[in-house]
Amino acid sequence: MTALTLPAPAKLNRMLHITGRRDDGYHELQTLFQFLDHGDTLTFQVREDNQVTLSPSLSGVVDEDNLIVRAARLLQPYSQRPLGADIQLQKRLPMGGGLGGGSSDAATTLLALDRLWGLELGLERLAELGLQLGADVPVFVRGRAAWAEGIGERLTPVSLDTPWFVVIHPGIEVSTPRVFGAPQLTRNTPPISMARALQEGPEAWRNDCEPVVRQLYPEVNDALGWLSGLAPTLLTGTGACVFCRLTSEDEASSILGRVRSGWTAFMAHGCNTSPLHQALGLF
Ligand SMILES: C[C@](O)(CO)[C@H](O)COP(=O)(O)OP(=O)(O)OC[C@H]1O[C@@H](n2ccc(N)nc2=O)[C@H](O)[C@@H]1O
Ligand SMILES: Nc1ncnc2c1ncn2[C@@H]1O[C@H](COP(=O)(O)OP(=O)(O)OP(=O)(O)O)[C@@H](O)[C@H]1O
Repeated sequence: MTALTLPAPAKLNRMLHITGRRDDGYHELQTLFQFLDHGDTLTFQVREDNQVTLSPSLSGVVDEDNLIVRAARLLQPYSQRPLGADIQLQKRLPMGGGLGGGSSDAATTLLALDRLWGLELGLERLAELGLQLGADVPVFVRGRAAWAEGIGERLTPVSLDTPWFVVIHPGIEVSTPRVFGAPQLTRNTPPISMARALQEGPEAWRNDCEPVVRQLYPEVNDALGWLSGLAPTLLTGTGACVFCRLTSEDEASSILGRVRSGWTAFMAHGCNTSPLHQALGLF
């Protein structure tokens, strides 16, 4: 096998609590991750030299800083021979959207090149390596909806309700470091057990980043206000995307049809197994 085309799905944070701050400035979280059947698509062709090319490049991101190229570079030392890849990216997920697009692209690259280069490092090792690229990379490598603790890398697989979602991107990019750096951010939510979070269920779930993001980004505040008038709505990650949960596909399409011009939106189904792992036949 010398070529592969694979999905890089979005994630949602179905709830997110911030329970502390570590000495290195990273925040301790408790969050529930779930995948969506919507995301980017990547195509990989093996090269017999050590070049890694990406097309098209992302505007505002130098290729060598792109998480896709960084993921490929991270794996190269594990191959006995010089190997590279030509990688095509079909970007659908908004950047700085809280949907984990960059992290998901990185995870797809790790799994694809592990297979194409015959490395057989295994999901555990790949998740460990991926953590160097971002806090959200391990869950995309593991491929199971999960309860996450630590900075998001301590994962316990869970099975969540799988409703339809409408996701709105209010047209701006939220800076994750700006949100985590805000003095007024809640950082002291008492930790709860996974069992309690699951028992409380979607009606009780909230995102501790939401009040700060509403203050700093009025566009996100507007999108939350509009969508929550129609269905139960939350922020994902540090935003900018907001999502609502619906019981039927018809309800989702009806809301999608009413989304304000200037915002982009899509509907998708929640998945407890990543579409990437389904495509690779891993579970
Ligand atoms: C908030 C979440 O979206 C939840 O899924 C993620 O944990 C964010 O993950 P990410 O975008 O992959 O974030 P990273 O690239 O690792 O970190 C970006 C910046 O956000 C802050 N950051 C991130 C994650 C975390 N647990 N604590 C933090 O304080 C740090 O300032 C870090 O420099
Ligand atoms: N392949 C990539 N796709 C998207 N962004 C990338 C990529 N590589 C590097 N980046 C950089 O990462 C930043 C965050 O992008 P990303 O789409 O992952 O944000 P996000 O959805 O908010 O992630 P999270 O939910 O993990 O906070 C971008 O602004 C961009 O500078």
